[in-house]
Amino acid sequence: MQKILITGSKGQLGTDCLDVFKDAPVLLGVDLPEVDLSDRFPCLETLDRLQPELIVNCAAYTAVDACETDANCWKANADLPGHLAEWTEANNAFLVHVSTDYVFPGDKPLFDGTVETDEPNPISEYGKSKLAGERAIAQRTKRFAILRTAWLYGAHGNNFLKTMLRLTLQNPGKQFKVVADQYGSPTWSYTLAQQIQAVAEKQATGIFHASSEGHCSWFDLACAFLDELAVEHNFVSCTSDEFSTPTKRPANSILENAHAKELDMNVFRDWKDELKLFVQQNAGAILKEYS
Ligand SMILES: NC(=O)C1=CN([C@@H]2O[C@H](COP(=O)(O)OP(=O)(O)OC[C@H]3O[C@@H](n4cnc5c(N)ncnc54)[C@H](OP(=O)(O)O)[C@@H]3O)[C@@H](O)[C@H]2O)C=CC1
Ligand SMILES: Cc1cn([C@H]2C[C@H](O)[C@@H](COP(=O)(O)OP(=O)(O)O[C@H]3O[C@@H](C)C(=O)[C@@H](O)[C@H]3O)O2)c(=O)[nH]c1=O
Repeated sequence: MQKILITGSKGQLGTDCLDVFKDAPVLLGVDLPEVDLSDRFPCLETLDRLQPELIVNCAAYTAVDACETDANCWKANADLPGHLAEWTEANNAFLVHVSTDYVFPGDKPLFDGTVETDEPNPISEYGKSKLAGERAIAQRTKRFAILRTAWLYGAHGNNFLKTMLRLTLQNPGKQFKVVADQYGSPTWSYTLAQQIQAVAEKQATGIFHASSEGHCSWFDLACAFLDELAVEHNFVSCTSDEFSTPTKRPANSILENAHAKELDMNVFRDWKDELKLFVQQNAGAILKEYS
């Protein structure tokens, strides 16, 4: 692939994709506010101008609770991927799109993993809009791979880990409740970018689950991260009912990377090893953000 376009290039995953694809002959990135891809005509016009052979779509509306009341999430999560797919089909390009564990209801027995052939049935507006994006792609082209990931964290931008670190550092000794009855597979955005690269190089098509091996609860994850950073914390486990949010979240959100394993392409390690590596490489920069 000579010419690669990363959309959402200033976001958490987009930034890591720019890094992982840095040796591409031509590497382009677009993001808000300079380029808005959610309306069809400006989106197709941008792609006509840039002529990418590979599009990696990291652009999305990711504020899960805000999605419940802001219909704009449908433009970014459902319409935008459809425009990219339309252009991909007309121009013989290849589209790698990123989706989410939240397309599933999370009602499988603990601790069964959800595989690509399981039926999606989202319980949040965010999940519904992301599923509509997947379907918009599949209706327009066969030249696509969709990677469903989960509980993403990385060095750039905001995520659950950084939130829990910030709350702790800004309120020394204070107790924070963290839900312990939602389970998932926390995933480092840098490793996901490597999985995207592996899929794109082979132009492997279809849906791929793409998350770390193993699983934990949000409470386990918050504790593991601050322990790894050697930052004292005072987290106390609670139920979803005890930590009320506008959005219902899946209880069992564990993904199994069955398709990538079938093709011998799975790059993910156990979530604890991934987290350790992430902290080794980024602790200094992350702690500096909140000092
Ligand atoms: N974060 C997570 O925990 C998870 C994320 N995912 C998926 O992974 C992908 C990457 O997520 P992540 O990197 O965390 O998300 P971010 O929110 O960090 O990045 C998304 C980027 O897309 C940009 N964007 C939004 N709308 C448009 C638009 N209309 N045109 C162009 N750019 C736009 C955003 O700009 P701005 O910030 O200005 O809005 C932002 O820079 C997304 O598809 C997400 O749904 C899946 C599972 C978990
Ligand atoms: C801040 C905080 C959150 N929580 C809970 C709320 C929620 O159940 C869980 C995670 O909260 P967050 O709002 O950070 O995460 P959330 O926005 O739900 O994360 C999701 O983002 C989207 C984009 C995805 O695609 C998903 O895979 C997933 O990563 O932790 C606590 O229990 N205590 C706290 O202090």
